[in-house]
Amino acid sequence: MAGPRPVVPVPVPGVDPTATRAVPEATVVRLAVYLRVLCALAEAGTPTVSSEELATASGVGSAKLRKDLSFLGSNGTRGVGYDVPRLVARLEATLGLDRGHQVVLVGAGNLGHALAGYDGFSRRGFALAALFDKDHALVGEQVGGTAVRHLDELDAVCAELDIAIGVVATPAEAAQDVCDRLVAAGVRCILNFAPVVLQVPDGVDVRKVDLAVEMQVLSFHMARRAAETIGDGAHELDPAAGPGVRVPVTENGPVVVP
Ligand SMILES: NC(=O)c1ccc[n+]([C@@H]2O[C@H](COP(=O)([O-])OP(=O)(O)OC[C@H]3O[C@@H](n4cnc5c(N)ncnc54)[C@H](O)[C@@H]3O)[C@@H](O)[C@H]2O)c1
Repeated sequence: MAGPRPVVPVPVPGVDPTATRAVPEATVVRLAVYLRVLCALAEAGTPTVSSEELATASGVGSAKLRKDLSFLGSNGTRGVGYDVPRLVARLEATLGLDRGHQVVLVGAGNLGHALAGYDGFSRRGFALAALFDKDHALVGEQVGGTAVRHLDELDAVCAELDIAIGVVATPAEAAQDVCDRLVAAGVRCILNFAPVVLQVPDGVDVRKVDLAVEMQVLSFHMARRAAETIGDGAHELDPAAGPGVRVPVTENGPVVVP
């Protein structure tokens, strides 16, 4: 199974086609966020943006933003800021979005319908090439302009089209088998929505999306903030938290500190 990779070598566009710099994965994620903000600015016809404006709109500090963009060899002009169209092009090249990618989606249920019906992917260079399900009753249904095909066609479609990314939107118990089929069909990037950890061979990348985990992280921060606000204020015994455990009291009642 492929292990976690802290850094990603990326080409430095417009500088030297053979040059690469090790870019931390967290930076890669933020580059995608900057690109989303910049695309909105470009659509609004904004020619330039300061690092402070771009940082604020992206939810990061401006020093971090400048450091991230320095990986691209991209420096704004003092007093003018960054040229928006040029920075969009540079980020797209760095993220490999300038050539577009073909995507297949497996699982045409509630989530599959929502994903296939979202036009934001195509606007960002990801074309939904095919949508699969094992349920014969769904085969032929048009979802977001793409007809559902039976899973048995997966190999043939992947062989015919250059599929870059396979999206797994099946129930957890089917996800590993679907992943194995995608990998066997030559797909090297998997985006997994199912609540299960997928095993893949070396050379295959998996990213997992789990909104429940994100909400749990938010819940943790909420509980932390509430505890900090209370400080050394009122505490009371909470049998639910354990025998003898005192928890801070908020205006909404006791809070269990994680
Ligand atoms: N990551 C998240 O934040 C998030 C959010 C919502 C749902 N989910 C997960 O996404 C998955 C789908 O959720 P849903 O609500 O769309 O479920 P759903 O039951 O509506 O749809 C699942 C679809 O997968 C199909 N399917 C089942 N086995 C298959 C197989 N072997 N090959 C191909 N298709 C197969 C079913 O026929 C069905 O159409 C679940 O695992 C769910 O837990 C994740």
